[in-house]
Amino acid sequence: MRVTHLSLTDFRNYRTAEVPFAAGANLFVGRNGQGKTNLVESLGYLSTLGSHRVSSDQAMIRKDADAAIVRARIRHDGRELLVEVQLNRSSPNRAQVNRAAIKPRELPRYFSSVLFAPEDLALVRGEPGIRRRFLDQLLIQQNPRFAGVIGDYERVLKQRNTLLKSARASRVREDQLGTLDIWDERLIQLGSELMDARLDLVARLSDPLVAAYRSVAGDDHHPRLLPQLTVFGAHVEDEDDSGEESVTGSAGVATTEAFRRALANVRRKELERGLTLVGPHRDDVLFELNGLPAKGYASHGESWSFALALKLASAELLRRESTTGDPVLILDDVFAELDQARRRMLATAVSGYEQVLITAAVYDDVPDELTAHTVRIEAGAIVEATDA
Ligand SMILES: Nc1ncnc2c1ncn2[C@@H]1O[C@H](COP(=O)(O)OP(=O)(O)OP(=O)(O)O)[C@@H](O)[C@H]1O
Repeated sequence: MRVTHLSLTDFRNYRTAEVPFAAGANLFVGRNGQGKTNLVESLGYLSTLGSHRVSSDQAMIRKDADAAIVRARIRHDGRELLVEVQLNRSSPNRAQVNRAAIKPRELPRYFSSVLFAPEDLALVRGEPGIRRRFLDQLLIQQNPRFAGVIGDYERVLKQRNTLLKSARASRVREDQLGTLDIWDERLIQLGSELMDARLDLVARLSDPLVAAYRSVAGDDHHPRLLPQLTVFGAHVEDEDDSGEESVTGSAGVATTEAFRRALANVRRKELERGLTLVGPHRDDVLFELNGLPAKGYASHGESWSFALALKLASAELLRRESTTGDPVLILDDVFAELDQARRRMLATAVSGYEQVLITAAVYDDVPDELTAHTVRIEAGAIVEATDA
C-alpha cells in the first residue's frame, strides 16, 4: 500500500499542510526542528494509534489548538481510501474511513506502516516494557482484535491489584479472598491468550530477523529472540531455584496451566506486596546476538542494527501475512547514523517496498536511489517538492 496524499491540521508545528506523495522513495529534508519527524509521526500514528516519541496524544496537538487532524489518502490493490483520525484535547479521539465513523482502534485494518527511528535503540537497551509494547503493537497491526484483549487484560490486572492492595491494608485472610479466584480466572484466560500470541509472533519473526540483520549489517551474526515468560519462571522456581532455562519458551506446558500454577505459587507474596507478580505484564523477550544478550554486550552499531533489523522483520511479516499488503516503511533520521556502506545496504534492503518515507537533515546522507522525490520542509510548511 502507499499514501498518495496527506493533509494535516494543527498537528504538532503544522497549522495546515497538504503533502503529495510519490510511489517508491519520498525524502523529507530540512534543517533541525522544522517538522520532518512530525510529518512522518502523523502517519505512524495513523497505523498504530501511538507515537514513537511520546506516550500521550496531547503533545501531538498543535500548541493553542483543541484538536489535530491527520487525513491520508491511501492506495491499495487499485482502491483508494480516505483514512482520518482526529485527536481531541478534551474528548475521545475520532476516526473515519471514507467519511464514515469507525472506532479508532480499527484504523490498523486500513493503513499499515512500520517506522524506524533512533528512539528504537531503546528496544535493545531499554526496559522490558518497551519490548512488550513493540510485540503488542505488531500483534495489533496484524489483528486489531488484540487491542481489545490487551485492554481487557490491563483492566482485570488493575482490578486484581486493587483487591490485593485492599486485602493487604485490611489484613484480610487468604481464605476470605473468594473474589480473587474470580479475577484470577479472567486474568488467566486473557493473559494466556496474550502470551500465546506473543510466543507465536516471536517464532514467526525469527527467520525474517536473521535475514534482515544480514541485509543491514552484512555480517554473519546470529540474532535470536528468546521469550522470557514469568509464568514459566515462577512454575519451575519451585522445583529448581536457579530458574535459568525455565523462563524461556513454552517447554510444552500450556500457558494457561503455567499461569494458574504460577499464581498459586506466588499468592502469598502477592498478598504481602499487593501486586500481581506474574503474567504477560511482567514478561520480556531476550534479544541475543551470537549467544550473548544484546543488552549489555552488543556494541552501539550492533544494537542499532538489531533494532533496525527487528523493524524490517516486522515490515516483512506484515507484507507476508496481512491483507493490507506492503506496509509503508518510514525511516526517520536513520541515515545520519550510518556509514556509507551501511547506507547502501539499507537502501537495497528497502528497495522492494511499495513506498518508503525518509527524513534527513542532510540531503547528502541519503543514497541517490532514495532521493527521486524530495520534499523540503521549513517551519512546519512544505516549501518545495521536486521529482528527479
Ligand atoms: N504540539 C506542538 N505544537 C507546536 N509545535 C510543536 C509541537 N510539538 C512539537 N513542535 C515543534 O516541532 C518542532 C520539531 O519538529 P520535528 O521533530 O519534526 O523536527 P525535525 O525537522 O524532525 O528535526 P530534526 O532534524 O532535529 O530531527 C520543534 O520546533 C517543536 O517545538
